[in-house]
Amino acid sequence: MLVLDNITRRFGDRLALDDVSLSVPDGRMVGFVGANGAGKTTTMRIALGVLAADSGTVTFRGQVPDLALRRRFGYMPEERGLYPKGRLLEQLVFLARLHGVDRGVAAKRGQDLLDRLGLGERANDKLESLSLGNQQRVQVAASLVHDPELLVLDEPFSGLDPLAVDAMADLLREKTAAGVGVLFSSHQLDLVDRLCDDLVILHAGRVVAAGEPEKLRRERGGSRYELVTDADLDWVRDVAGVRLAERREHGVVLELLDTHADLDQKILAEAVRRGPVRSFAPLLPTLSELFQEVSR
Ligand SMILES: Nc1ncnc2c1ncn2[C@@H]1O[C@H](COP(=O)(O)OP(=O)(O)OP(=O)(O)O)[C@@H](O)[C@H]1O
Repeated sequence: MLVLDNITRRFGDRLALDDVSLSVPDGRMVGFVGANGAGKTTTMRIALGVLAADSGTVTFRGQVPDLALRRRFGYMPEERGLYPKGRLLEQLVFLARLHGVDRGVAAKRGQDLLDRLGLGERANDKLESLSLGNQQRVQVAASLVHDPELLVLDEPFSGLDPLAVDAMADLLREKTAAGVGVLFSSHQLDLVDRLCDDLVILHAGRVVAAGEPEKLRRERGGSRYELVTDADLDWVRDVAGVRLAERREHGVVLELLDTHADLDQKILAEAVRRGPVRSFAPLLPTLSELFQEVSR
């Protein structure tokens, strides 16, 4: 597990990270979201030891990472790292060799990764001759070629088409299944929602929500219910402690201002008394709604 504890970092007067704590357990995919400038890249750089924190600690499996340990991490930096004029496979082999991988193994792994990402036939082409999305695939391959035990990926999905997203997601899922922890940042909230096991939301340098997305939704969304019925619903306006948030074609969205005392059960009973109820369930916020709520 990678653990960041109480990390603080300033750039001049600007407090970029304010007491950030988060963890990336082995085998878990952790989505890292936050508005532009929230501090995601800074956090990732500190996690990788590319940038120093002003205070706080980083540990991986209980150890403060030294150079040898960091070589077992895979990092896809925001500024990307490959040479535009370098050939795909050569660069992958070079990077794997830097991490101490034997040449034969490096060549095989590099070719396998390119094959997986649909670029096997372009192994000897220069990076700059590829489309931006394909270059992005190679950048991800570069972070994987030394078979790392932890992956930190700064926006690995940006600019990828849906098929490439799926190929990349499958690859990362294989890694987590093999016990690798993955921390990835993204602005594509639907994608994060689909892929991550855990979520960390950063806002202005602070962690404002963290945990399993479903759990975070439940914690924050307990007071809205959707009631679907063909029966008349005018009566809901008169129920104390309830606000009519929205009328829908076959029902209403209600906000329970008073969440104790079985108010939901009382509403359900009354609705059933007036006609058949097709559904009555808490309405959980989408990740996008959750994000907006905690990022104010
Ligand atoms: N080297 C630096 N010098 C000065 N300020 C910096 C530096 N790096 C980051 N910052 C500032 O720290 C804050 C956090 O930036 P960071 O790049 O970590 O955000 P981010 O969440 O990755 O944003 P984005 O989604 O736009 O990539 C910003 O206000 C940024 O301007």
